[in-house]
Amino acid sequence: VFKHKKRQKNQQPPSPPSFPIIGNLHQLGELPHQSLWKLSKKYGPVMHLKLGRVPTVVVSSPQTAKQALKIHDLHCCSRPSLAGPRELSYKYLDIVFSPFNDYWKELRRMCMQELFSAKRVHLIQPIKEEEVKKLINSVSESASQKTEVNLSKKFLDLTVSVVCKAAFGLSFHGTVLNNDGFNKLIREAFLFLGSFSASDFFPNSGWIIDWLTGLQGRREKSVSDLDAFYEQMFDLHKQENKKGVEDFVDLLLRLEKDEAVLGYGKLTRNHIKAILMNVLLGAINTSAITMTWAMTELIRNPRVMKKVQSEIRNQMRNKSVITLDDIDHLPYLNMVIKETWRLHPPVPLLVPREVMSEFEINGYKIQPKTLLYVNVWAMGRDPDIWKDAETFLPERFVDNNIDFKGQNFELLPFGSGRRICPGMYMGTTMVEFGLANMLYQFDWQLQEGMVVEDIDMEESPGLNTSKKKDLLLVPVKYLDHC
Ligand code: HEM
Repeated sequence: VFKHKKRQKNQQPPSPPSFPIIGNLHQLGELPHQSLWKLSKKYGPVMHLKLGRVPTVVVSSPQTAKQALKIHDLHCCSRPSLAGPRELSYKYLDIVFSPFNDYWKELRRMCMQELFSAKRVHLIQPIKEEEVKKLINSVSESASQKTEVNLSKKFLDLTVSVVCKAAFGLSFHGTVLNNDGFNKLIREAFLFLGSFSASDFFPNSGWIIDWLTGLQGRREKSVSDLDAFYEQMFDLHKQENKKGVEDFVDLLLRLEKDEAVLGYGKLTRNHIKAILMNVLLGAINTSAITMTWAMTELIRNPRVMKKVQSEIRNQMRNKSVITLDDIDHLPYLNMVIKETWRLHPPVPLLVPREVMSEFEINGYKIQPKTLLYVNVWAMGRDPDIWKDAETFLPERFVDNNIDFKGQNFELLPFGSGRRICPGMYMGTTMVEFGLANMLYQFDWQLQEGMVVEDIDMEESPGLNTSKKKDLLLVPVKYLDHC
């Protein structure tokens, strides 16, 4: 028995059968988190795969996620070198894709202090209020005409406007780029962050495939378009005699003048561009996706919709403006958001990590240079963890302290450990504020002739799990009939 145990300890985790050269790449499918979930049911919560030439481990249970992200965090908190991120981050000058090193520690510390702090979230609250007011006005128009609203698009426009005003001090209506041009720029960049590039999995020869398929050319264009955009933003900041709240570009340009800001080096324009990329790509989609899935689940569950609206309306007592303070008194809304993140975590496999030194999970040895994915999407749907796992039931959070802040490993929408999302507070307040206003101001109905069963729940492929088909709902103004 001892001999058997010892042999097991030295084993690598179980693996699905693979092909020569491509390994298990063919098993990822269009939605890798879903394919990997199915494989984990057969091969267990620690699986070993070969993605091309790259050894990969996928963990899919709270207990194995805790071992990776908490107990052995220091062994596996680096990032792999991937082609799309490398170019978009000016060779890893950003926070998301930088390997674990002193530079990353300094940059993250500086950004936590200056960019992602609670103080900054409060400073940008007036921007959120102004943009939400515009959203309410535009939805009110549709309500008076009894026409449907594309909520997927409205939520995206809202987060784009808030993030752009906070980051650049302007929205794009009538300026360098219109909203559509800007959205296209972001969409392309996202595609390259999420796309599987041959050079990532076949380090010696993959670049030829990327070049032949045109991926390399498109990636270069996306990088140079974004670069030109940042340059335009810097020029605008030089020209304008701006008043009001300091935006992120003002702040970073101010820090650029401070020799000692990074401890051992000066912040350059490329550093600033890489940080802006993180803000744009980290903040916009994640919050919009959450609000869209929350409204989708609420329209499918009228009891929950009614209950959360009553909570908000009782708290507001006909006051017109929801404040951040009101949000703190909406526990059921908070549960609705947790339940949305359980079923629809916006980053389903977290951002991939790279193992730096050998460690063990469940007695299996994980080797340096292994790519590590944590399937938080699978954990949210595991019937061994959640009763009636497929049912949207915010009440499951009433009698427990499960939160999403990285300490409860069954619910990890923001990850955990050293790499946990630093924009958690900013993202959460955006989602709470946007949803609370839409639920306070309007009742919501399906389009004429539609029933709940007609609502499409498919996800679209990519780094984020957005809803594939846009959510179209008909608003009815609430305050008109009270
Ligand atoms: C609903 C909103 C959001 C969600 C669900 C989300 C989710 C995540 C996840 C899952 C990670 C990877 C964690 C890991 O590797 O373990 C991450 C990292 C990151 N996020 Fe967010 N995020 C959100 C909002 C934001 C916002 C608003 C910002 C910035 C303004 C932001 C900036 C970042 C950055 C810089 C990282 C990289 C951290 C590092 O590698 O050290 N995120 N986020």
